[in-house]
Amino acid sequence: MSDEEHASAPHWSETWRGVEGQVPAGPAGYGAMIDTLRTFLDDVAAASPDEAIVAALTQDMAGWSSKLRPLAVPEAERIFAHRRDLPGRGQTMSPQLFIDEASAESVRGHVTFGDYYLGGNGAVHGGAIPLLFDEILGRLSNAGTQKRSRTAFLHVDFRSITPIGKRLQIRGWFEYEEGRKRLLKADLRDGDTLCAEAEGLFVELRPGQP
Ligand SMILES: CCCCCCCCCC(=O)SCCNC(=O)CCNC(=O)[C@H](O)C(C)(C)COP(=O)(O)OP(=O)(O)OC[C@H]1O[C@@H](n2cnc3c(N)ncnc32)[C@H](O)[C@@H]1OP(=O)(O)O
Repeated sequence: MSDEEHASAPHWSETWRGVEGQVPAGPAGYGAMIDTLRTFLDDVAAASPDEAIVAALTQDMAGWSSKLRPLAVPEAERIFAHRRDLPGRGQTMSPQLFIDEASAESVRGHVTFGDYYLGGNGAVHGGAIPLLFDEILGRLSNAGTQKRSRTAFLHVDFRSITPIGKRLQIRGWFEYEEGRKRLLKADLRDGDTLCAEAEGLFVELRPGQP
């Protein structure tokens, strides 16, 4: 970034918390609803319900879908995944990421994968971990700059199993920038144990690129 671009760019913290007026406020309680949905998904994954519970739950869920479907809005007006002021951005696709410290160059946070993310034998599913890395590095790549980037590649090394239900530490940082290319790295640890690490190339979008 040039000095001029630096000067006009929003402060990095706004990338994590959201710029006032750019984050959809949404109705009161939206974050609590998403937290409840996360807990619900963990409970669904962990439970072995009987036939009556399955039937009742199916009916209840179908009822809520019927209420929500007529309320669908275009992407730009959606609240889901747009609440950057909330840990987890008000979405349930990737685990809830809590940011403990962040700058324009690096970020540190913590995360707990619930039962919903179980792969097998107490380990997180191998597809959920790149999702988390893409989330943290994608946001860091765009921190402090108005020029959006997209992931060109994301290489993940699984070094040891990532446990379900434990608070884990995650870090991300810039390695270098070269023209439109930004190379970033991240790691995920359970205390002293390295669970996984990632290297991602993010390419700054040209005007008109989706
Ligand atoms: C509040 C919101 C928070 C969101 C958080 C989550 C963030 C999630 C971010 C994402 O996941 S984005 C979704 C997943 N990614 C995509 O869908 C991207 C799909 N691919 C593309 O759109 C284009 O391929 C891309 C913009 C990445 C690059 O295409 P371009 O045509 O703009 O780039 P170009 O081909 O000109 O390459 C530019 C440079 O990058 C290099 N490059 C591009 N792709 C590469 C690759 N895959 N591997 C290595 N190098 C690559 C390329 O060689 C070249 O290097 P040099 O300048 O040195 O010649």
